[in-house]
Amino acid sequence: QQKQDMNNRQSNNKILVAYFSATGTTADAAKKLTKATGGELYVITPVKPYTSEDLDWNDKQSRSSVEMNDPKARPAIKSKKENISDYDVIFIGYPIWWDLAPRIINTFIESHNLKGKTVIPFSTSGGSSITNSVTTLKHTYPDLNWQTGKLLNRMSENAIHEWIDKLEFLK
Ligand SMILES: Cc1cc2nc3c(=O)[nH]c(=O)nc-3n(C[C@H](O)[C@H](O)[C@H](O)COP(=O)(O)O)c2cc1C
Repeated sequence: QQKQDMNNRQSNNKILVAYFSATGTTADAAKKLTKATGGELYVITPVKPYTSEDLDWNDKQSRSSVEMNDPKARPAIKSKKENISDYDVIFIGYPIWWDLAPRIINTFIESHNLKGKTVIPFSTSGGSSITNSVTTLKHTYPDLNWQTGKLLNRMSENAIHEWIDKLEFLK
C-alpha cells in the first residue's frame, strides 16, 4: 500500500527538497525527506562557504551574527535552481539560527518564483522549535502558500514517512 501511495504521489506532484546546511545535520534530514517523498534534492550553496568562525554565535562580530542581526542581509547563492516552475511542492530546509531561518533562505526564496506552489519548511536545531522561523517567513512572504513546517531533529526515515503520509496536499 505504501509503495502504491508513493507511486501515485510521484505521478501527481513534482517535489523539490531544497536545503541549506552549514554543518551537515540539515543535509541528513533533507536526504531522508527526499527518499520519503520521491522528490529531488537541491542544495542551496552559498558563494562564500561558512567557516566555523563564521558560525560562532558567541562572537557578535561573526558573519552569522552580523547577518542575523540584519533582516536585510542576503548572502549570495552560487546558482539558481533551473526550471523551478516544473515543481508543485517545494520543501525548504535550514538550521535554526537565532530562532530564525538563516538569511540565505531569504536569498533563495527571493531568487525564485514560488508563487502558486506549496511551500513546506523543515529544519534542524539544537533544541529550539521551528515555529518562530516559520511565522517570520510567512510574515515576510505572505503571498506564498506556506504549510505547517516540521522540525526533523533526529527523526528516522520511518518517522519522516509517517509525517509525509499525513500531508493531504501531497496526495
Ligand atoms: C549561528 C548559529 C545560531 C544558532 N541558533 C540556534 C538557536 O537559536 N536555537 C537552536 O536550537 N539551535 C541553534 N543553533 C544550532 C543549529 O540550529 C543546529 O546545530 C543545526 O542542527 C545545524 O544544522 P546544520 O548542520 O545543517 O547547519 C545555531 C547554530 C548556529 C551556527
